Amino acid sequence: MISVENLSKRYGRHQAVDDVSFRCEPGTVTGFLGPNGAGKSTTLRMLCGLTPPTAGRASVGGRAYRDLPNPGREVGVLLDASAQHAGRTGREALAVAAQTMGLDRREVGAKLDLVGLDAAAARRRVRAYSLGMRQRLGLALALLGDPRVLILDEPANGLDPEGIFWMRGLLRDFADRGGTVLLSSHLLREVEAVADRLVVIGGGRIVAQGDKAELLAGGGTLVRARDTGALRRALDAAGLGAREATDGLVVRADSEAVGQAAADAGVVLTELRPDDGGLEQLFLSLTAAESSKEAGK
Ligand SMILES: Nc1ncnc2c1ncn2[C@@H]1O[C@H](COP(=O)(O)OP(=O)(O)OP(=O)(O)O)[C@@H](O)[C@H]1O
Repeated sequence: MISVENLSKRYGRHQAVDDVSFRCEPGTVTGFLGPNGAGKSTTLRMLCGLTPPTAGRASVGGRAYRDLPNPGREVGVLLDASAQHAGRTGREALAVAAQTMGLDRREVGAKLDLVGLDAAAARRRVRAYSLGMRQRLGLALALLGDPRVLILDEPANGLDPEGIFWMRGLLRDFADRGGTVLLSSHLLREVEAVADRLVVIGGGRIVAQGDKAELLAGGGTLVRARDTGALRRALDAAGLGAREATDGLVVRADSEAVGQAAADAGVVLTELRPDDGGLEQLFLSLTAAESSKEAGK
């Protein structure tokens, strides 16, 4: 289990992370989502004891990362796939890590197979690896000690669509076997496909967190009709407020209540579904805010 409590990080006058708290439970994948510069990497680095927090604390399985006697056996970490020793071959990188962790060398071959690095790739020096291959090697390093927890910063970067699909399967399987996964991304769609829970960060602060389905549903319903005016009147008559969206009306009520209101008024609907615009809109506005800040620098 991962626990982050009131973590903050200040660099000079800049508040990179501001009072961030969340938990990740065994058997779940948590997507840590935010635009570039939102504070994801800083939070993950504090969680892994690489950056000292200005305030707050974080623990994995009840202990601070730095207090874990053999961290690689408990937490698999992939923060920067490019940070690997460029002069070593993939197999050597894993062999050195296996030795440090006191593991059987056979784990090296097993993990190379697991991440899809074949014998030829394993013999090449890391400097000749593509970013996707580095991500796979980084994942093999993270998985090497068969930890129960994985912490991964933007693991899909550099992977091709087939690689992203493969990685999602691997993470899902890891969580389904009782593991805890925390992975960051700046792309909503990327984590949406694999996460059970989402923690959304913007400008260093948590702006939303919870069950993915609930967050994406946004608590509303998107509805469209041939006659939008008649639909509006039907919703008004049923006491349901609606706001205009690009592709219809969004109503703060469930689909059944909206469908009933339309049926009562004899309005023909052309679409009725949970509104997934809530999180998408929130995320877009965060990204836009970040871009305009960048432009103003
Ligand atoms: N060592 C540092 N010194 C000063 N400022 C820093 C340092 N590390 C990060 N920051 C700043 O803290 C903020 C958060 O950065 P962070 O890397 O955590 O964001 P991120 O969400 O991981 O984004 P990205 O995906 O771009 O890395 C940014 O404004 C960044 O410039």
